[in-house]
Amino acid sequence: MARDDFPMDVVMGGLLDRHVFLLTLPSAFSNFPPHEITESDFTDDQKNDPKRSGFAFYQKHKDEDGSLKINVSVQVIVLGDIGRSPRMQYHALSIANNGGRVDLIGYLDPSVDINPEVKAHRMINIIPIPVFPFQATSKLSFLILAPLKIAFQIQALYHALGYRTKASKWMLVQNPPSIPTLFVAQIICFLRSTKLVIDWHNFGYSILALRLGPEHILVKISQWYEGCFAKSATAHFAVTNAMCRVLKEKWNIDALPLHDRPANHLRPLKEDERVTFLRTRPELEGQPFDLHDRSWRLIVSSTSWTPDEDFSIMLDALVRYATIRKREKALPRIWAVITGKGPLQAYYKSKIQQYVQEGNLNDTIFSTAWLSTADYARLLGSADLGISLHTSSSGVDLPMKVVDMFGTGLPVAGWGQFEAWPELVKEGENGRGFGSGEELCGILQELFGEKDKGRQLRRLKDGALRESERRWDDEWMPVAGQLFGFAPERHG
Ligand SMILES: Nc1nc2c(ncn2[C@@H]2O[C@H](COP(=O)(O)OP(=O)(O)O[C@H]3O[C@H](CO)[C@@H](O)[C@H](O)[C@@H]3O)[C@@H](O)[C@H]2O)c(=O)[nH]1
Repeated sequence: MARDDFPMDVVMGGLLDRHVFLLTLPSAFSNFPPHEITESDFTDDQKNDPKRSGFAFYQKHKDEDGSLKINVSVQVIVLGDIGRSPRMQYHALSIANNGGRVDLIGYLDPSVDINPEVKAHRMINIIPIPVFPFQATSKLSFLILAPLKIAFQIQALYHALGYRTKASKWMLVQNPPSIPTLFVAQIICFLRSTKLVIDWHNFGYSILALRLGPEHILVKISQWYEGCFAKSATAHFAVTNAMCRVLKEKWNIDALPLHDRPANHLRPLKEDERVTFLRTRPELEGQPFDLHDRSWRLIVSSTSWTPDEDFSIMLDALVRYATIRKREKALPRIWAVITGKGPLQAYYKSKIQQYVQEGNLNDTIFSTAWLSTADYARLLGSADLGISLHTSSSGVDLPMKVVDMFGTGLPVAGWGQFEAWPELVKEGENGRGFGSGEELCGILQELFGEKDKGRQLRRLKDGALRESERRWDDEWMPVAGQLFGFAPERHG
């Protein structure tokens, strides 16, 4: 954004000191004069990539005077890493693809790439916020650092939402984390006459309860805070019907269900695309695999390595499988890949290493990786079975990774002991649920073993392929698109 675009009080604030902004108020949103863009707002690179940059949309919908009126503007906020927040990136893309202006605000981890479509779009401004520099390592340090971190986040968010971005008509906030996001969002929306929409992925208090226990006083306060600051928002989306029900019961909030669906880059692969991709994987170098005959099986799990996913269950299942395979040689070898980045990664990597060294994972190839957006989609599309260890702290959220997997036509085995699981996975149709490592091992034997000649796996695959036809845009437009006021005829 050019310096001229900032309100005068910010320029003054910037001239004095970065923190003097607290003494001034951010400017409010107004429809007048209407915001518009012209051809000169696009760079040559953007014009050469018209579909992804939004230039094609501009050309199709511009007025006779060459300007395109922007009726919808949205601050999209996640107090987390943007690259690891696929749903908020999809929101941003859908708004931009329909002619809205987006400020996408969150953390930018340089080692995690953002969806290239998001980066290429002229109508999406990415606004990085600074990360609190200290990490809690124990319960005690968590309690000491938490207030400092919250104070740091309040000032960073307030600055980003109130001064580093223009006033928008709408603000779309991911919850959780709710502290301090909802508090700052409410203040900014009040000051800037912006309408607040909360996108409920889960509950902040239920995640805190994983760390402190459900009866902890801070968990109770957090629950009160979440309801208190959420209730007066203009609208709410929730990822499941079950979550909508809980929001209604708990806080009398009427939320619109907006189920996760895969974006277009997650799609089934053709056999030659699969083989071409697998040839690029270093783990397979020197392995006696014929990439065409599928006499071995590739299973994939993806994760943010958070405490709500217990990977020891998957390890337990694979150790059992490897032991059984010593007797039943007809069972295929397994190549297991876990993708993602996050706090518990180092812990589980050392556990995997230990199992390998002790000879408990005979013949299993185990790898962890962080892949580019395109390679992540290719890996899922190349696999035989996806694994989800998401346990759901609230019981009513769902794992996005399963949606990714279905997008590529990959059937899923997942931890299914929570209320919302059947909203996503139909038992025996597109996936299987388990409740222990032993059960997961049983599923692997059933699906990969000789007895059933692959019939069950093929049935699940067909179900997942049917599921892959349901896309994010189809879900988004009638719910969020309608709320934000996009005219269907302008769609596309
Ligand atoms: N590019 C890339 N992305 C990856 C990789 N590995 C994982 N991811 C991203 O990380 C996500 C999985 O992260 P989790 O934090 O484990 O997500 P989740 O439990 O499946 O779902 C969460 O987010 C949903 C909405 O965004 C929520 O609805 C849900 O409740 C939950 O909070 C995947 O969907 C994918 O986008 C990788 O190697 N490369």
